[in-house]
Amino acid sequence: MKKIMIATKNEGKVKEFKQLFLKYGVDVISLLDMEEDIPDVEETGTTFEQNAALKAETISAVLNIPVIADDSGLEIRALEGRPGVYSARYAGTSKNDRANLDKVLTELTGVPDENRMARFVCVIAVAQPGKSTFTKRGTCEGKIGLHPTGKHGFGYDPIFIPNEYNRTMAQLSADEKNAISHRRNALSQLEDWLRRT
Ligand SMILES: O=P(O)(O)OP(=O)(O)OP(=O)(O)OC[C@H]1O[C@@H](n2cnc3c(O)ncnc32)[C@H](O)[C@@H]1O
Ligand SMILES: [Mg+2]
Repeated sequence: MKKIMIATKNEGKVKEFKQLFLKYGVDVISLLDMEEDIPDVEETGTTFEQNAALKAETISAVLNIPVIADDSGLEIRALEGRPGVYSARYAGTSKNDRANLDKVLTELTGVPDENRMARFVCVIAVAQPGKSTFTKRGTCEGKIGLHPTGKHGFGYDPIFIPNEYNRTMAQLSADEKNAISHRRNALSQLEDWLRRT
């Protein structure tokens, strides 16, 4: 089976990419499979595109193979787009999913349902030795719930209610999430590239 390296150490992302890539007959490997420790790439960009390209290009240069990276996050309208590119470290440098979503809920205290619109964003960058990097952006629109609910998924899923649903992303099965997610919407734009590689 064809293999693709995803430059991430996020187990939640790896799990989703493994399932999403199955239908393309591609086996996903990640930095979690590497024996030697590859240092974290510093996400110094101010856009998802910049950070995704940084991660993909850095790891592609280290391994000298084509590499995909995902930079993603949650944009909340009432918070002027925050946490956005800072989603992973919103509540501090330790990358704590629960602390991050608690911070969002605190900031939205008293904000009524109709003003809790949000979107998940996923930008996938493809870096290949000797070629220019390109990126694809997928989104998933919804709103922020009042309390964390559900056990599936990862990150902000327990507080994100996708449009047309009355359950949080963490209450959806993996298949249900993968049918509508920002990650899937970004990945489906790679179909042409996947066919050609
Ligand atoms: O950079 P890598 O190593 O890929 O892993 P990361 O966890 O640092 O990933 P990002 O920098 O892209 O930050 C993404 C943030 O957005 C959150 N996030 C991304 N996709 C999500 C999803 O599908 N559901 C819930 N939260 C998500 C995630 O929990 C992080 O807090
Ligand atoms: Mg990161």
